[in-house]
Amino acid sequence: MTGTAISFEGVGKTYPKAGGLVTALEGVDLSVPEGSITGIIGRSGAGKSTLLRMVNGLERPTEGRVLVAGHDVGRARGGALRGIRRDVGMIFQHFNLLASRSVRGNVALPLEIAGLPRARIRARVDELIDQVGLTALADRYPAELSGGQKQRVGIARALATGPKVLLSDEATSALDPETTQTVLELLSRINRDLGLTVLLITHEMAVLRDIASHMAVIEAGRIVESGPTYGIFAAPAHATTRRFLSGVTGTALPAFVAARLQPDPPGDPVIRVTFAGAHATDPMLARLATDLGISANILGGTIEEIGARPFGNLLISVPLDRGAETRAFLERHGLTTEVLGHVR
Ligand SMILES: Nc1ncnc2c1ncn2[C@@H]1O[C@H](COP(=O)(O)OP(=O)(O)OP(=O)(O)O)[C@@H](O)[C@H]1O
Repeated sequence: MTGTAISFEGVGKTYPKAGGLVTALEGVDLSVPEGSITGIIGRSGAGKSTLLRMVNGLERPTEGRVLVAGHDVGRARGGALRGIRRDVGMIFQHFNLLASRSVRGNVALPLEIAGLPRARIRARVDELIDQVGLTALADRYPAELSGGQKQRVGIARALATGPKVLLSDEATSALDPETTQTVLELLSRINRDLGLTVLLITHEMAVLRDIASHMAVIEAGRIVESGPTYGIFAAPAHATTRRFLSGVTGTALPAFVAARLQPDPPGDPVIRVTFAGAHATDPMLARLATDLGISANILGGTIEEIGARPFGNLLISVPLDRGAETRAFLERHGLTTEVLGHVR
């Protein structure tokens, strides 16, 4: 990664509403590194679509500016705006394919609009369809395709003009988990092979875990946390990020523990231990037992991979009088700990 593909600088957006204004975005500063897969996560209405649509000029900021490869999108008009749009492809949750056109016809559309000669369109379309693995289905119509196949057509169409940036608006939200994986793998491959920057919006942390090198969390129109995905998963700073994470990283307490959790002693402390970086695979619980003679109860946990690096979360409880010692020992060995409460 060498530079910045997209930057949002003090971006604000208000929409007129009966009797006033609704603020969709406020003070957004965010850099999307060139060649990254950057994901923006937020709840419904947080402002994700508004932010994404500013990158190809479908929305204009009411404050600040959005730069794509150094060009101010909000100020671009006519030919300059068309140029930016050729550099920015987009895929959609509901695919947005033309039902009356075959796979080939859908992929050809942006090239026809760009005025390419017929023979060149034909060759380019074949190449794109091959790239997304749909050669055998090139003459089918959208109604004859599965959701995953439709999204592949959407991806081929978005790549037609050779963009530098691909925007993804909840591209896997309408797909089942297995199909989601195959589409995410395709996006990763395109990012790698073509060096394309991908900016995606999602409400699922699992999507970020699986493919995003960088991420940002948006809430009520503001970015509350951003940075490399691994670092945020390992040490989320904002409560909203933690809430999103609890569903995917085994940080959610099992119901039987949550129901008994008290904020204060006398119960035993429930400790969340996060294993990341160099220490992710260290056998620390075994060492806790052998070195300090403390046996921890395991209440839950997961170990997974984020950006090909191991990452784990373990929920344990230890006797009340050994809590501080346990945390100090684990932290000394490079793990992060947090007391979630106490259980009897
Ligand atoms: N064209 C518009 N006119 C008026 N208000 C709008 C418009 N588009 C979005 N908004 C408002 O701006 C806020 C942010 O909406 P936005 O669609 O960007 O959020 P989102 O995070 O993408 O949500 P979702 O996941 O539901 O699509 C919301 O309060 C929404 O109602």
